[in-house]
Amino acid sequence: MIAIEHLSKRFKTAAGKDHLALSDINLELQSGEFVSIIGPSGCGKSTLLYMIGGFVPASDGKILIDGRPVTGPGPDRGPVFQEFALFAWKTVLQNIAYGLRLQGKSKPEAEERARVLLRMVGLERFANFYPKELSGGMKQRVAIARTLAYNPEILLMDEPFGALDAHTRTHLQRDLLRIWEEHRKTVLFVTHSVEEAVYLSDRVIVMAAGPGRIARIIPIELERPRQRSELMFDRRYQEYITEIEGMIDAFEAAAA
Ligand SMILES: Nc1ncnc2c1ncn2[C@@H]1O[C@H](COP(=O)(O)OP(=O)(O)OP(=O)(O)O)[C@@H](O)[C@H]1O
Repeated sequence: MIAIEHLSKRFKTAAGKDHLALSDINLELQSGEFVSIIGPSGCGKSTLLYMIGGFVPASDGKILIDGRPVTGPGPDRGPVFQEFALFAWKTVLQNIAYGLRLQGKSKPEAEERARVLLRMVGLERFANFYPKELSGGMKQRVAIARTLAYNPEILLMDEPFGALDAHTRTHLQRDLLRIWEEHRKTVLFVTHSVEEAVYLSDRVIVMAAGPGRIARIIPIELERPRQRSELMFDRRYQEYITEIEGMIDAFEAAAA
């Protein structure tokens, strides 16, 4: 569904020099796959996600979605980025309905769909709340619901749970898996947490820096549905974590 071929990205630094942020990225994602990207800071994880989103142009190579080159953002790709910029002056329901109204849905239609999404993320009681009345985890749920509302095929998630406390994070991971299992979106998920990547993913992409590149792709062959509490006692789960942590440490040491 997503094919990335010989993709690279150069930025100009403040000093006017060329900085190769991503070098020769090649990757294929199947429809409905859950893939995480992990790697040291600065290896280009966010840049890769923004490029797939169509927000950042490629320097070389191409990204194809169902065979069509990405030339800009589109409704087939739903971004869920860290800074969950909700409209402060709109209620939760209005925040979710907003994009649907822009797409030409009538107000009752948009609100009905927004209510379905609110139920999906467990926030139906908060429809009339304003963002400032919500916790960080609740805001992130609204951000996810807002993106799901227009039904993109692909979810691009850049450390969506990075700012949350451990307890809320565990809840959101579980909810995201439940939603993914029901709707089978293709998910590309950037994280700094190896445990999170292994728990959620079909494959984990380990990137290295200097220049940013794909170092390893690791299929996670743990049965689904997965229960975090059971995985804790699963030897293979622990082995995946140890293996990936070891790789990241080695890449960081090599880059230092
Ligand atoms: N707009 C930009 N202009 C110049 N350089 C940039 C720009 N965006 C990213 N970079 C550089 O590209 C490299 C990759 O950045 P990116 O944010 O994609 O890394 P990352 O792996 O997501 O990092 P982190 O884990 O810290 O979020 C970094 O060296 C960064 O400084």
